[in-house]
Amino acid sequence: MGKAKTSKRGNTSSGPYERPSKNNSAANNVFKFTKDLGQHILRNPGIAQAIVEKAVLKPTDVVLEVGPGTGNLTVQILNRARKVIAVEMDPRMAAEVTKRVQGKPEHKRLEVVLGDVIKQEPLPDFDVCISNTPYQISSPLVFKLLRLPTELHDLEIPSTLSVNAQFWAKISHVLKVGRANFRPPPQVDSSVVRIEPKTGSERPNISFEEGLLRICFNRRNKVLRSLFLGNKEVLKMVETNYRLYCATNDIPIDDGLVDDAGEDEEMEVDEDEKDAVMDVDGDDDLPSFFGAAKNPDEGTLTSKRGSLKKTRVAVLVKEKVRKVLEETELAESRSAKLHENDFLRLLAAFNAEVGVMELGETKPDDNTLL
Ligand SMILES: C[S@@+](CC[C@H](N)C(=O)[O-])C[C@H]1O[C@@H](n2cnc3c(N)ncnc32)[C@H](O)[C@@H]1O
Repeated sequence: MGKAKTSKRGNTSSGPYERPSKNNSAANNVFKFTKDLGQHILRNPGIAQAIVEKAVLKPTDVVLEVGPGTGNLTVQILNRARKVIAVEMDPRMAAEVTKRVQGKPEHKRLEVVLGDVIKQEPLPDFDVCISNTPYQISSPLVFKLLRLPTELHDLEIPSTLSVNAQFWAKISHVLKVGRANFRPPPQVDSSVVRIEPKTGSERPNISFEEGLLRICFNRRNKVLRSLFLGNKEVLKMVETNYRLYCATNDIPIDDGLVDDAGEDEEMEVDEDEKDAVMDVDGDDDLPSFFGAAKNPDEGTLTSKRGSLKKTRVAVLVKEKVRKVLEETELAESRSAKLHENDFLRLLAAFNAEVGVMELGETKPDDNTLL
């Protein structure tokens, strides 16, 4: 990947690392941005230009732009592509981007679709997708796009996502964009990445909606033993899946309560596992693992006066999880260091032991996955 040019001190031309201009666009100052919609406007025209240049568009390309906002990327794309279809959820932004090209020849080549891109079924036909994607929809958007047979998607997304997406796509880092280039500035810097869907035999024949990776990357620097065995929520969800698996496959289940004598959770949990238990408390960002519905009434791990009571199924499930981690020899590995083949092995082992894959189906409009 070629290195982007840096602008020299005092040079007023718009290079990619030019300091953001305060009066870059009147449109950027007209209304209050909505945090819930991830409205962080790219205010540096040099960066907008660099992103679009890196997409190496053909003059014949139809570009899908997700969340055009006030149109800072849109106008650059229109300079290089045949047509832009921009899907925008905020009517104020849709009006703003439309206004930006009004009375200009590009007007005819811009189609603004008002609505939630995740709910657009089907998506309009396009060659390339370019998006300064709000964090809230980056996962569902990427996986929605990866279901399509399109050749190339260019997306700006948080870089952690690329770890999940790399199962189904080749991901390359294009550009780092510091938070100061956005208005209002987000809490973290961003990365522009190119996502090219894998095709044919390169593409693994597994569902990408199951939540295994999300468990692993909930705490990417923790060992898997801690993430799976030290996290009651995870165990509970694996158990829910296992129960569903048994029910749908006519496997009898022994639900008797047992004292966990000889299996004192706190004694058994090591430092990593304890950390994970503490991490989980009050964490409302828990993934919907394996696509299973969370049902608090279904909990089988109960704590009374410090002593734990479990059902036999809960104990069995914990043993199964332990077996998976031991057999794959991944118990002491950290997600951040694993290769994608390791995740596939882990997935296969879980599938064989607790039947998660059959139960990994999810609703198409579920935004919370991965
Ligand atoms: C980070 S801003 C990017 C704006 C512009 N592209 C830029 O780079 O300056 C994200 C935009 O996506 C829009 N948006 C948020 N959620 C959306 C959704 N589900 N579907 C379509 N647009 C959405 C927001 O209203 C906002 O305009």
